[in-house]
Amino acid sequence: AEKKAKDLQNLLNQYSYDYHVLDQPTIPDAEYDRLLRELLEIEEQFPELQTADSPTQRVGGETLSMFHKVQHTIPMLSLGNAFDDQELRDFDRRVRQGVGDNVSYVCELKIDGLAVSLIYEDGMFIRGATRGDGTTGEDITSNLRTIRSLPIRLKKPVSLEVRGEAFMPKKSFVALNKARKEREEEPFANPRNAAAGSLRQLDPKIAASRNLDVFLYGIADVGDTGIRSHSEGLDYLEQLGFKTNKERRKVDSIEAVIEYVNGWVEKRPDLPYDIDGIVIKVDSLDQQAELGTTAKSPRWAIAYKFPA
Ligand SMILES: COc1nc2nc(N)nc(N)c2nc1C
Repeated sequence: AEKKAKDLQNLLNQYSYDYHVLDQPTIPDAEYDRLLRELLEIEEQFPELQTADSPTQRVGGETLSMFHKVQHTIPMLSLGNAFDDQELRDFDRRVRQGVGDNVSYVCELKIDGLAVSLIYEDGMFIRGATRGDGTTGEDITSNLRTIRSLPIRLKKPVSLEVRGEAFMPKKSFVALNKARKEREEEPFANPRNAAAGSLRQLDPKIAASRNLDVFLYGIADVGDTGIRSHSEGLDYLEQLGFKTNKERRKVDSIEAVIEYVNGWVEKRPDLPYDIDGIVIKVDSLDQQAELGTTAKSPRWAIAYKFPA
């Protein structure tokens, strides 16, 4: 039974990764559900087989009484904003004044959700928290565990902290508000509020029912990984099994940034999730360190905000 359980856990985790992280389902849902039921039965008979990374353990047990406060050892900063092309050029000028003309940028979609920090030890997810005020957040581990695209066990047994954006896809948002209307409950104003409200639920079963998702966009401290650029960092996150946003693009000029940004102004409605802007980051980690941060935000990144 132990080998059977282990094989089923690995198989189901792989199928879940294909479906939720790669968006490439490899078996029909009914087949996945059948295998999951088979695993549940074995784990019911042999509770010691209910390991933390078993797909049956996604939805935690008890309802919490409150969320505990947690300290971010590395502060979660906010981003400075740019509202037009000229302000992007100003940002580029400041960057070049700081590090010279040999600069590459990474452009990323700014998902309209809420920032989260995930801590892994020896490859296992051990803590997830909200940004809070940047230094003190709330421990919402049990709710974040219910996000199917969030890996419980990484593909390598590494210890690191990653940051990203938890969000509610538009499809989930429409379905949720339809169900709330039928129950004569107040609908959520937008997917961001719905995601925030879902992650603030004390009962993880409610969070699990909200079909949330998450994109990771950064490593808190690359430590001795030898990673030299932000884009390498994102590739590393993908190798570990994290979901990153594939629309990112590395460019070598602010004109190319402006072209990318303007391209997304029109394409925005076609996305399956809300975005409220584009984040532009200096790619080289050495140049990021040279530019440093203010008390609030990095000097090496900026958020181009779309008109609301
Ligand atoms: C480096 O700091 C950041 N990077 C980010 N990247 C993306 N894609 N989206 C964000 N919301 C974001 N926010 C912050 C503070």
